[in-house]
Amino acid sequence: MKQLILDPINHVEGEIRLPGSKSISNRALLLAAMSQGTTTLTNLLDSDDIRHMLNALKQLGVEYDWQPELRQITVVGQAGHIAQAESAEVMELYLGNAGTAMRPLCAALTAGKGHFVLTGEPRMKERPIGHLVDALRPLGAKVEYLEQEGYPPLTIEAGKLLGGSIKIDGSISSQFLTAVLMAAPLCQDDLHIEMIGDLVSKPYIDITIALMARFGVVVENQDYQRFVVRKGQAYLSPGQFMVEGDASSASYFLAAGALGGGPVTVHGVGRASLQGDKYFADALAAMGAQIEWHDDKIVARGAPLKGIDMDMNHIPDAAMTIATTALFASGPTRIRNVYNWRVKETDRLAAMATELRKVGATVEEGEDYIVVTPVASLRHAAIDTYNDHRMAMCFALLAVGGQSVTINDPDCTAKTFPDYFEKLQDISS
Ligand SMILES: O=C(O)C1=C[C@@H](OP(=O)(O)O)[C@@H](O)[C@H](O)C1
Ligand SMILES: C=C(OP(=O)(O)O)C(=O)O
Repeated sequence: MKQLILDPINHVEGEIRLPGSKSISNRALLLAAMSQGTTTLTNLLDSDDIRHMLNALKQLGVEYDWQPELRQITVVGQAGHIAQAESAEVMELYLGNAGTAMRPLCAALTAGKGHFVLTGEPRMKERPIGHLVDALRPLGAKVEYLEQEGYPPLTIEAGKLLGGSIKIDGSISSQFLTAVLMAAPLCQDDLHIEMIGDLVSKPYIDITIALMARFGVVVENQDYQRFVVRKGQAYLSPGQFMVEGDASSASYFLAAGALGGGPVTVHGVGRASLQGDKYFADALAAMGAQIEWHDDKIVARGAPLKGIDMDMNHIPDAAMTIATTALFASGPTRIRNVYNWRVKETDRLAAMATELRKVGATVEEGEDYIVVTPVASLRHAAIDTYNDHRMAMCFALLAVGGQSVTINDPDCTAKTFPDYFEKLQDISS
């Protein structure tokens, strides 16, 4: 196994041009594929999760011209269904561990023609999808489980997608609602969606609705309890669309600015960003960091940090960055309401607790929360990353805080940020 040893970093300062947002890249690709007209996306993320979506679209017959060196793609829209298989053969789509490919494609492929199998990495087979399938079946969707009930791999036989009223459980992942919303224009009738349970990760629904609007489809949002998509709407290409920088990726550099002196400026995410993870900067400010907001950039500077107690359900990905930043704050930090950390790339509550303890922190792991109490002297450890890009990225912050650290399997950052460690090194001295 590859290991990366990070020596203590004295000072961090500089400018970071963020790679494109994963959430926006994969949504925009799928919407462009279902649109009427040709769409050029700029600043598209080039990472494993996006490659899985791109490969799936290619297999489905969607034409595009992808120029990775320019981060630009032109997608020829199919004006409706992306399930247009001519042959009776089953088409298998391998989606790695990309939730933003698996969930939206599962919904979109239920309408149209063809027979599909959706599968992925072993961990993908442990990530629940039952709430989405339960919501789709009353619409006439033919989806079956191939192995474990409620989990991928799945078979889908595309056909007609009715409309009407459905319920969807949003208490584990917002991606299920995102998937149904994006497929809604493929329904024959109005679609009324009622939420069961407390919808988690709400800002991701805002991204979905904003992106659908850019492609010409209006979603009525009644206080995140009910959503309506009226029939007769179809996706229309906006022509050009620029993917903003990834706000979750920004979190590591903002934290680095706070821990390593700064100033660190992240370009591509700011006040005007569509992504809820921009609010990570508020959490960091609550810890004492100096944060400066601009429309499309954020600047972080160091200051003595203190522990916080915060519900982080709205920023589940960036919240991991708070957990390691907390090692350098005075007093404990409590990250609350993050149960679904357990069903992401790994069980992130368990993984975080185990690895933080290795470096000497006192950690309380609850069912849906974690409390990190820093210690006066940390120690070197080899951090297991569990094939979770965010474990690798947030534990690198130990070096910024002045504690050397070894990151096991650093290449797992390829899921969303293949050159993360180079970028961190660029601003370190
Ligand atoms: O819709 C999205 O783009 C995402 C939603 C979130 O998942 P949950 O809704 O499962 O929390 C987030 O963790 C994931 O990285 C991306
Ligand atoms: C949870 C994540 O990914 P996914 O889109 O696969 O759910 C993540 O990137 O932290």
